[in-house]
Amino acid sequence: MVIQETLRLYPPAVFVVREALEDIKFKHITIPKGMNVQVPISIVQQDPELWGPDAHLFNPERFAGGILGGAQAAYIPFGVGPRVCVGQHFAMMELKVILSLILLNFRFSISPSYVHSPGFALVVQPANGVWLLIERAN
Ligand code: HEM
Repeated sequence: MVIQETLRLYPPAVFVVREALEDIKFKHITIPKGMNVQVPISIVQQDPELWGPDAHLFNPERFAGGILGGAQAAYIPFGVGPRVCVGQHFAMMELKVILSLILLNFRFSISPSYVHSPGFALVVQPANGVWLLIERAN
């Protein structure tokens, strides 16, 4: 739940990109064949209409019912459809292993010098780094 909520608020990939293979009419918008459509993952995953008024808050409990208990199609950190990330299950396993090892061996907290500033580059990354205070757990 903590990993899912982190991937919701800070999805590493900025966009899911698709090319229109034919002219498409979507509500009042016409998308011509050949146009690239970029779906901004962060924005979809923080839309209060889809996620509720606390959309901007870190609340892992929103995934208590699993991913499908959340806002379903609006949760796309690994993309969606036939070209969804092929590494998603591997990535989730890596994240669980790494997080477990860190939590087993260290206690950590945010340093007073940390400034929260997610930056949009090729991937979403902390613009000022992540400053932590780390102690050995035993
Ligand atoms: C937290 C880690 C990761 C995130 C957030 C992530 C996210 C994404 C996203 C958003 C896409 C585009 C999906 C779409 O267009 O619908 C993608 C595609 C892809 N990812 Fe990942 N990914 C991660 C880790 C990995 C890992 C560990 C691997 C390989 C071991 C991997 C391999 C790929 C490949 C090959 C594609 C292209 C799939 C295709 O076009 O058919 N990813 N990923």
